[in-house]
Amino acid sequence: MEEISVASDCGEKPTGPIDATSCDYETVDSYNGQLYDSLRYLLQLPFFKYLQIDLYRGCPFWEDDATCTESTCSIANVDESEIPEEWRTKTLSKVAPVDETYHQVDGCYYRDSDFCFLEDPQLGEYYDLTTIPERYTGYTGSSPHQIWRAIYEENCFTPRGPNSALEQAEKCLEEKVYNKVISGLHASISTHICLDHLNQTTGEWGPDLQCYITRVASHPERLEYIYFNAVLLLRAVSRMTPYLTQYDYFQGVSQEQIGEAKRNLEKVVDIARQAGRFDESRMFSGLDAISLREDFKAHFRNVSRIMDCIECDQCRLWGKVQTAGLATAMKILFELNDNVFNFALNSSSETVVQRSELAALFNTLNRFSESIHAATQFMSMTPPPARADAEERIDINHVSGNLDADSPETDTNESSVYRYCRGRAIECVDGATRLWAKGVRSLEALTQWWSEKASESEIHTTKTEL
Ligand SMILES: Cc1cc2nc3c(=O)[nH]c(=O)nc-3n(C[C@H](O)[C@H](O)[C@H](O)COP(=O)(O)OP(=O)(O)OC[C@H]3O[C@@H](n4cnc5c(N)ncnc54)[C@H](O)[C@@H]3O)c2cc1C
Repeated sequence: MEEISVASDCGEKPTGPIDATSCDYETVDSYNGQLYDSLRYLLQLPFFKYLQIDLYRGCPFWEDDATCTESTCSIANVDESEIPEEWRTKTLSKVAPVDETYHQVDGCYYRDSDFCFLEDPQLGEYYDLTTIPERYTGYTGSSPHQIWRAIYEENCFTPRGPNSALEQAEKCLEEKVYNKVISGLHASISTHICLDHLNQTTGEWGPDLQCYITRVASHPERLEYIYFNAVLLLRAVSRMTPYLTQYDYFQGVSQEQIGEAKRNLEKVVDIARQAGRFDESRMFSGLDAISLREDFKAHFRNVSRIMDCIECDQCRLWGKVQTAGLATAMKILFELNDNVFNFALNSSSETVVQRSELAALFNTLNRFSESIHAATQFMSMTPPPARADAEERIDINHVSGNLDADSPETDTNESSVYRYCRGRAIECVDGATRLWAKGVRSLEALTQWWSEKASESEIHTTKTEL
């Protein structure tokens, strides 16, 4: 097998600011464990786990024969009688306020505010998302490649004249965001495929490190875009926080579970407030803002329609759920103003974001949180360091003792634990990764960095972390 270079093998956890956001990787990492646990709990609730989806709309862009021969591609729906009556939508007018105008393209509907086509409640079946994993299905070859190509081709907005503001800097932000959203979604789907992969030789399911290296880790920006999507989705949750209290999440939930469910919802909201730092006011703020936003919306709507071309039910279901989740986040951030989410000012806001949109948003956030979690898991699967590398280890507590001019003997903490990726420290409890990223690989180097390079704020941060 081809030897892969060290730097791109298992990848390194990104550090520092997340491009186009006001958040950094370390903040997302510090919250992701709790986010992952809380979402896991919440997504078991009927409110979040049941979604109505029409998997059989047909592909409007090219001939498809809907042939995924693998048994792993097919999925089972749930009987409608399992769904609480008030969640069973029978007409489009129950999907949105009646005063909003519906547009129709090829029998599919959307409203002006939508970044995706709506599921037709008369045609869709109900699915229990907890029973349908996103994982390897054997759906490969020209069909998915054609779909990914079509999705990336949507990242080409209407050309403007030479004096157009689109030539200016704001053009870059919208297209950058669009590309990050799509590429991040692709990377997250690939992460799930590699995490729950079928070994064709042994017939066993499990993580496939080589798959992850090839599809994600060897392109560091792909993991970065996964983080970007997580921040974007968290910002959407945070923005609609006042509105979140209006839903009844506890249909079909036992009394004992309600307290726990509330705690987990509060935890997600709290994390969203801390880590969902994306400034949506910077988007669509130039001279061409209105037409650019319409283009952006139309293109993302097309992406949601391209999902109907996926020839694998399981992949199509998760493709649809996640494009709906991202479209909901974009609607919340780019389309609706703050007053909409303020119940005191807007008593009709109960229809602004439907249960199905909220469920899609939370399930999508969960997928990205899982992908960030999986990145850590894959890094820990890398081979143990060569002996020479192992000798390079620094006892960070010893170092911190020196830095603080304390006697190392007074340090009662246990030595920090490093995880290595082929000889390079990729993770360490409390901040050592940052030192390694700065090229600080020995006690001497650290002492030198400390005395020569570190600014007051770096010293403070590092001391706190240590
Ligand atoms: C919406 C959707 C959902 C899917 N869900 C599943 C699923 O649940 N299970 C399953 O087994 N298969 C699924 N597939 C298929 C899967 O995504 C791959 O297409 C398939 O496994 C073939 O992979 P590949 O290695 O040939 O490259 P692909 O993932 O098909 O990528 C095609 C090309 O795109 C480029 N590329 C890859 N990743 C990125 C990225 N993050 N950013 C930018 N460019 C990139 C590369 O040049 C690559 O060669 C899905 C496909 C789609 C379109």
